[in-house]
Amino acid sequence: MAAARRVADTLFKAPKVKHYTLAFLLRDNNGTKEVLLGMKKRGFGAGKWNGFGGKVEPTDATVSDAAAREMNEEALVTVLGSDMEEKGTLVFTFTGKPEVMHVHVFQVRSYSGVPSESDEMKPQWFTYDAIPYASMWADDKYWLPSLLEGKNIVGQFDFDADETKFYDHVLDVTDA
Ligand SMILES: COc1nc(N)nc2c1ncn2[C@H]1C[C@H](O)[C@@H](COP(=O)(O)OP(=O)(O)OP(=O)(O)O)O1
Repeated sequence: MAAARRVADTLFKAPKVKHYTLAFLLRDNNGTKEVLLGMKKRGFGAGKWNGFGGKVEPTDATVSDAAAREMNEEALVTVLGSDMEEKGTLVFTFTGKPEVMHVHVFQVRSYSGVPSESDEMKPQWFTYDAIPYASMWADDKYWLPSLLEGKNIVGQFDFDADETKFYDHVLDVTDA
């Protein structure tokens, strides 16, 4: 549980913490497990594949509702906050930035509609053996495989100012 302690200390000491969601839509496609990723078209992380998510807004009733709202806005599907399954926490720091990102990670299997391109994300289904880690955030290959195995995660990744690589990290993976 080293990561959980480190994450708690980081959040306690940070001058500013901003809450984000990050959700992964999962499906069984005729016996093949697939995850929906989106190519981020603008803003933070543009040009990378990622799950769907964003800032938790004061108007969101719960963090799960925020995760569902972001999924609905970015992939144009309908997901209920109550169908969001919380899978853990990731904390990201960036050298020279006082603000710490507290990312609430979810998975979801229940949705309606067909994932479609929005102004922020271009969605695509990937089989678990074809996830484009080379075009994702540097941290993803450390924890996403565990998430896709159904595990819970708590981690912290401390990135350089240029946001391309991290110089330190801790990660706890536990059975769900
Ligand atoms: C640093 O490593 C990261 N890895 C991964 N996998 N995901 C990350 C990382 N840092 C941030 N994220 C996620 C967290 C959020 O889901 C998004 C960022 O949210 P964004 O800035 O796009 O928030 P919005 O509210 O959608 O932004 P707009 O104001 O542009 O609508 O990336």
